Amino acid sequence: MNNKLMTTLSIAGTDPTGGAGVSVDMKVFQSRGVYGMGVTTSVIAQNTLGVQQIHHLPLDIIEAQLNSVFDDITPDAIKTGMIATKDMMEVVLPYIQNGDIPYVSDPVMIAKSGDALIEEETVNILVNQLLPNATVVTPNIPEAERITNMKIETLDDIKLCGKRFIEEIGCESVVVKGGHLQGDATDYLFIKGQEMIVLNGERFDTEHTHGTGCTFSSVITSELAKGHNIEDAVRIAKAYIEAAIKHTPELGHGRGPVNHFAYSSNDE
Ligand SMILES: Nc1ncnc2c1ncn2[C@@H]1O[C@H](COP(=O)(O)OP(=O)(O)OP(=O)(O)O)[C@@H](O)[C@H]1O
Ligand SMILES: Cc1ncc(COP(=O)(O)O)c(N)n1
Repeated sequence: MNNKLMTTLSIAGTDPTGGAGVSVDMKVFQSRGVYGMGVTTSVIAQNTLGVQQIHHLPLDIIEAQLNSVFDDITPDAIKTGMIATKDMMEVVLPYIQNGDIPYVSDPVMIAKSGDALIEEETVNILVNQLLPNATVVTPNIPEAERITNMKIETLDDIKLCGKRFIEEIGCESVVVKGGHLQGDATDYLFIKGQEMIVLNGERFDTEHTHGTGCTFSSVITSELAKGHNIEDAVRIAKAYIEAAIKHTPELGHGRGPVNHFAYSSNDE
């Protein structure tokens, strides 16, 4: 790849303990050798034990942050995480509608602690407005079920769900993450016009998976910014998250974060 420093932007909520949201995205961007930028949507008092308080930032300061970035340093790839309200999604929409910039959507809905992170009414605008612009969408099983309005229990369900993301919603690709299923941690990648790609992964018997979704989607964003194609970007993300979960730093008194030093292959 080339030597130019590529830039990435995360639009997401915060976690003062650094396990999820904008701060973890910055750690991932740094570890993947891209220049990370972050726009905060909501400030959240949370830790490995759960969510204590949520404060949604006013729309004008979210928009002002977006303008600060886009007026100055155009990102080479963008990701969105927690965007809690319909109005916030409307503010973000024009910035991800630039078809030339790869856009990764991590459709964050409920934290692993069980706390709701977005309002119910956002799902329609997420599905009808944001997701059709997505280069990659990274739902876990409950998110995929909610977005495609179906129950996912079998491999056939996963295939139908993938088809809905691509053909009905209009995403370029989707990774249905199997972290919430039983057995191996297998993810399923669907790219428009291609057969399903199965990404096998070992499941580690650990509770320390806070921020796995944020981490996974940020690696994909970094690799797309560097010019990798979707399949390669997702494969690198899978290897990264596997190492990060395998070597969790065992921090906190609850569901701890993963290890962003663990994946050492920097040569892609
Ligand atoms: N215990 C585990 N062992 C190995 N891999 C795992 C485990 N749990 C999740 N993964 C992997 O981590 C990645 C993220 O999946 P997961 O289903 O945890 O996302 P998520 O629920 O959206 O995360 P978050 O709630 O942090 O946003 C996927 O590649 C998944 O297969
Ligand atoms: C700001 C923010 N974004 C995403 C998550 C989901 O991560 P998890 O489900 O691992 O708690 C979170 N807790 N906080």
